[in-house]
Amino acid sequence: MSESLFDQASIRLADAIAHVNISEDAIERLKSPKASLQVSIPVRMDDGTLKVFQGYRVRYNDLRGPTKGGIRFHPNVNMDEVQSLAFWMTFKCAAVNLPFGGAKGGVAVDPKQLSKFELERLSRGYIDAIADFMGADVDIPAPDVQTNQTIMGWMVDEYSNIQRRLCPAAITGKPLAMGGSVGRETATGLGAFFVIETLLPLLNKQREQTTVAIQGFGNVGAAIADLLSKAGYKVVAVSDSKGGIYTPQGLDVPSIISYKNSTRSFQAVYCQDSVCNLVEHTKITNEELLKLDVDILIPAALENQIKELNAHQIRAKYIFEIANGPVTPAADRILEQQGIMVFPDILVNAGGVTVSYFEWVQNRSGFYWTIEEINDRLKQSMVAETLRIWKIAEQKQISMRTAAYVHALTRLSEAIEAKGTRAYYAQ
Ligand SMILES: NC(=O)C1=CN([C@@H]2O[C@H](COP(=O)(O)OP(=O)(O)OC[C@H]3O[C@@H](n4cnc5c(N)ncnc54)[C@H](OP(=O)(O)O)[C@@H]3O)[C@@H](O)[C@H]2O)C=CC1
Ligand SMILES: O=C(O)CCC(=O)C(=O)O
Repeated sequence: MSESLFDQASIRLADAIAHVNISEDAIERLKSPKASLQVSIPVRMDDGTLKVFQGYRVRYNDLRGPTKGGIRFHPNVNMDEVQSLAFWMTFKCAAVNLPFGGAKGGVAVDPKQLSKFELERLSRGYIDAIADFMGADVDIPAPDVQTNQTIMGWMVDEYSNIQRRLCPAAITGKPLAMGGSVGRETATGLGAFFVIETLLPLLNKQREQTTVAIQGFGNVGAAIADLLSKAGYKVVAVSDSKGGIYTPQGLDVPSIISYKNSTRSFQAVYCQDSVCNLVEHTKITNEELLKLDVDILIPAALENQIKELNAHQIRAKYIFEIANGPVTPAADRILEQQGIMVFPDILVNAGGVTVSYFEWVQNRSGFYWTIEEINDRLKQSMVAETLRIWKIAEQKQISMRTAAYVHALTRLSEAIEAKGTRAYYAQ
């Protein structure tokens, strides 16, 4: 039988346990989710027919605070994926010391096939179905793959309607006009940028001599491409779900972003006239992008992109995981043997949930921060936690991934021990 995504996620926990002094009780508590919900969401389509979509929400662990994590709209969403993503959120929030546990949600749907009204009805229907499972002190959703500010706006409005009061802190990643935070849309990319910038000198690299390939050109892929190219890194390849482009001289990232935004077509990163005229480039597939000889490879799309099958073909020196779970445990071992360092998702992409935390704090206090305050606090946190994890990796002579899990596990274990087991047993 093939390994599930959750089996793979659990291997990371097992790897870290060997390096932490943690009780058997705590380990047992972390092996399974607190609660999982599967819902059917009936949606009236524009043509009058009724379609029922499957939705999911998993609250993995709330020992450090209310559970937190995004909502994904994608045809491949299923319980195994959502549970794994909720597991990763638990460790991510602990790794960067947020007072949150981990959760994730999703709907099995291709949102590109829905009209705007259908999408709104589905988004509201999802919240209606999970309303008893969430709340500002219970579980706080946010955007993830193929969801965005607009969708979070519909969702928080629906939740507030159900509760008969305004509940801005129940969902983050909202539009500014509904209590959203400045800086949330770019926070995941900016957080990853701070991680890369912190590590670059430790890796003896300089920006101008550092080539980068990025898989995925959505919210976070486009943001990190923009930040890195503006800072002087050479972004040589980008891609979306249909393929990508490559040029060894470096791509003109702002032009690609503006073309893509204006056409709303992912063809934008292909050889369309306005892009081709700016720089000569080669069309490549996503598989080819992963195998490019670059300094930094950034998977910023979906999980399971680098696996046993293609790991030995990776030529990048460093992999910074912005996507959740893009490298499998089997691939990790091959990459390590090849001397390729992997900087893990639970650290690299934690900027998004960090600014979501800032949004939640602002909603609860009713006092709103400036972009400078948001970005300064984000930087402080990302730099400090990156250096702590680097130190653990050096001291224990372990990979950055295992070090990040050790760091998170230590904090989770403290919370578990502080609370006691509260186990229901007869003696
Ligand atoms: N949004 C956030 O704040 C956070 C996101 N993440 C993670 O980052 C990753 C990307 O999320 P986000 O940018 O928000 O999602 P988006 O939906 O905004 O973008 C996803 C991008 O990935 C592309 N893509 C989809 N499938 C493939 C594929 N098979 N090969 C290559 N590219 C593909 C999409 O292409 P196309 O445009 O053609 O659809 C799109 O460009 C996910 O793993 C997510 O969990 C992590 C932390 C926070
Ligand atoms: O902003 C959030 O709360 C969650 C972001 C998220 O889903 C993630 O980090 O994977």
